[in-house]
Amino acid sequence: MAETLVAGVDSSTQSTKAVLCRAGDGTVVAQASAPHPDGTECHPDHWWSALSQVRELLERADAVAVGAQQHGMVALNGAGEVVRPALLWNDTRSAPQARALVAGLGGPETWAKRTGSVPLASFTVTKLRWMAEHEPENARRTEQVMLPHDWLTMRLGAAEPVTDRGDASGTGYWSPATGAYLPDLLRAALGRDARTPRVAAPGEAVGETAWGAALGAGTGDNMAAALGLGLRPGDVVVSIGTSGTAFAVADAPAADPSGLVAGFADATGRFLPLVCTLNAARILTAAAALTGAALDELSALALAAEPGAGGLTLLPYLDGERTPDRPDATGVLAGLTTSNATRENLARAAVEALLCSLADAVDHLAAQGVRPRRTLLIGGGARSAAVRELAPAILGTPVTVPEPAEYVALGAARQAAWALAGTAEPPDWPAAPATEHTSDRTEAEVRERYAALRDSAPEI
Ligand SMILES: Nc1ncnc2c1ncn2[C@@H]1O[C@H](COP(=O)(O)OP(=O)(O)OP(=O)(O)O)[C@@H](O)[C@H]1O
Ligand SMILES: O=C(CO)[C@@H](O)[C@H](O)CO
Repeated sequence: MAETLVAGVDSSTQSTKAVLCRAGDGTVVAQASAPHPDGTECHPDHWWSALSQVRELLERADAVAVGAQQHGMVALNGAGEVVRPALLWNDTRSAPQARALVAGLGGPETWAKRTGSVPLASFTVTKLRWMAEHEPENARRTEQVMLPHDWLTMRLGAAEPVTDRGDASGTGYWSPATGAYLPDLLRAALGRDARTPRVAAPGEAVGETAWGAALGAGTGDNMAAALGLGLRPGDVVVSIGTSGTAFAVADAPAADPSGLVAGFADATGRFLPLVCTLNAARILTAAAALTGAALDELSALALAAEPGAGGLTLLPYLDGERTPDRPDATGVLAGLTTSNATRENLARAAVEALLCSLADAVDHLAAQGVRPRRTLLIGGGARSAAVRELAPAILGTPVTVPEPAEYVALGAARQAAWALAGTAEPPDWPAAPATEHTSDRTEAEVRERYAALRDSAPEI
């Protein structure tokens, strides 16, 4: 009898990645990827065409599930057609609408209590409000709103429009605490009612693909990564992708009125308090472009410099920033002199800045009661040797680096295996091999200098 195989998709910001795994233990037997266009808005057809490029792999699977970038606004008309390109999580144009929605509908405490989060420009609800104000004709034509993974799951063959708790928790019009939509918030944003996908139960099978595979419900990429890593309470994940995220699983919902921690749900019936930065792996890409180095060379340059980068400090808010909430910010390089102006110091300052911004994120989680017993480092940026080596000293904890893998796609594959098994809990897949990184020093001075620059440049 042929072995049972399951596939998981990560439709992320920069590309679609797919893995094909053995259903029994998650061993990866094949993987594929296809790029997405750059930008902060994207027509969903591009995601479908990237997914079609990995379809051969998917068609070998007995079950499939899709993890995807959170928050993207997919607006559909009455005929189910896309009304305009999706506004993505990293599009900051709706920052004024976020402020207006929070102020106009009860303030941060009320939003945190009702939705688990205080919405910033990333959240779907603020994008609906932007469309209502700037493109009233598109808002008028919108009859249904969904998220990237919902749309792809529907196109793959879901029996009806469906989402899951994890992704629903990033909309700003769903309550992780009660599990119910908040249609008054959607209406206040869009200016009219619109249909939303049914929220599937964790592990539910929601339909069948054209080739007869079972479809899992899918989820947001961070929730999928948590499932792919088999996160336990006490684990804090720091993910360095296009976004930087720090998150942990929790048994109770979070509601942080400061807005720094988003009180998301996870894909298993629990919760996923999360801090997200807009700038992460691309800080390194930008530094690589500035120094004329390839990414591996950038890492070597950074490791060749002294800690503290000779006094150079980078505030890495290159594309605006979400945590802290500075949508119009740009990057700042401080402390430059003729004697420290070297490629090595610039590379080091970039790696230190990336890690300082993520150390801030972990501190925000801790302020909400998340006590890390260990820190797991994943995402494309964790492939940098300099990041892995400097992380323990700047994060101030030992760091576990699971072997490089597509953990979002793996989590989606595990969700597919769960839907196929029909069990109460996801199948047990062994944890990935990992390396442990420690440091005998902490970079308190680097963090202090970074914090001083961060706090002295609030408007830049
Ligand atoms: N060796 C490396 N050193 C530094 N950065 C790297 C390396 N390899 C890949 N990256 C970076 O990792 C990023 C992609 O990471 P990843 O696949 O985790 O992101 P993503 O899934 O697109 O983002 P997100 O999950 O935030 O949507 C790219 O910006 C890429 O430049
Ligand atoms: O906006 C967030 C989390 O709130 C990003 O991590 C996206 O999911 C893109 O990966």
